[in-house]
Amino acid sequence: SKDKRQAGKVIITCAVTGAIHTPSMSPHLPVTPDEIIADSLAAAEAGAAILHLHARHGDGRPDQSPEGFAAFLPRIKQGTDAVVNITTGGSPYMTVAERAAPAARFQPELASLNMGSMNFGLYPMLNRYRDFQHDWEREHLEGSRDLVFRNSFADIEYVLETCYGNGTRFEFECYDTSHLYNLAHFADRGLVKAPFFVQSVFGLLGGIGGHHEDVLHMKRTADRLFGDDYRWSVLGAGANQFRIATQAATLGGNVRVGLEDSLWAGRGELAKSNAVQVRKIRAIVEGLGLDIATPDEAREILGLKG
Ligand SMILES: C[C@H](N)CC(=O)CC(=O)O
Ligand SMILES: [Zn+2]
Repeated sequence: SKDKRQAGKVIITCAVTGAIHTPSMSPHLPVTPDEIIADSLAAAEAGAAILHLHARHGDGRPDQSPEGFAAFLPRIKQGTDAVVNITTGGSPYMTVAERAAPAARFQPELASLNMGSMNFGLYPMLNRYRDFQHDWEREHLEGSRDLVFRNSFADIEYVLETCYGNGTRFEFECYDTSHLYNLAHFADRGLVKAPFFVQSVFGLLGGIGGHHEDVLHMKRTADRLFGDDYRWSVLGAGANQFRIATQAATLGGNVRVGLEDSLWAGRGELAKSNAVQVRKIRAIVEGLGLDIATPDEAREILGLKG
């Protein structure tokens, strides 16, 4: 249908810093409010219609306090009309009440919502990174061996109840097909309204892999469950990022990049900024003869409150 993808418009989301990577992994990972603001505005300038935001403490530890977000949100909103998307995933080590607080406070157009519980395997990164500036970084990775990213049906309901009344819509993070079925369950109960912005996550240990058959499997399942009622987007973790984004763009999908999901600009080359990744995926998308969506076109496509 026409608004399903306005004339081939591709929505680029940029996930600026996240809560997975740590400062010792890349000097380019934004940590301070000024760094998060500068990288967000440059990413928007480069073509990102949506900015997916997390906050961090000075030493890089994930910070899910509303104050942590208040330190950069106003200046980002002053500097760009890009859609602000506030995480309710926070860090997998946090409670759902902690995780939902910033979105409840700032009532953004968009907030992430993780659609199922899962193992969240970060510890294999210990094979690559040995020296850390801060002790919490090693604990953050090692602790993931016994970490369950909890998103029970009650947790999901809690975030829905906390945010829906504010006109906030969701980036439904689906790390596996079961998460698509969980979303269908909430749709059947009328607790979520179409169009559903489905952000399918590939290549994160504990979720579905990053093989091109996995991408097709998630798309086929979403097509069957939601038909025209969803807007598909993908993110590939780490080295999968650009290959999976390119595959999805050829299949009519939208794309997410950013240092939250991958620190790389290419094989063995650290991305010097989020804008580097936005420019790279934009060139690929436009190279495919597709246009990127402006923030207002993204609002239209996703049915956001604006
Ligand atoms: C794999 C990504 N870290 C998924 C994510 O962005 C979760 C969230 O913030 O709610
Ligand atoms: Zn996130």
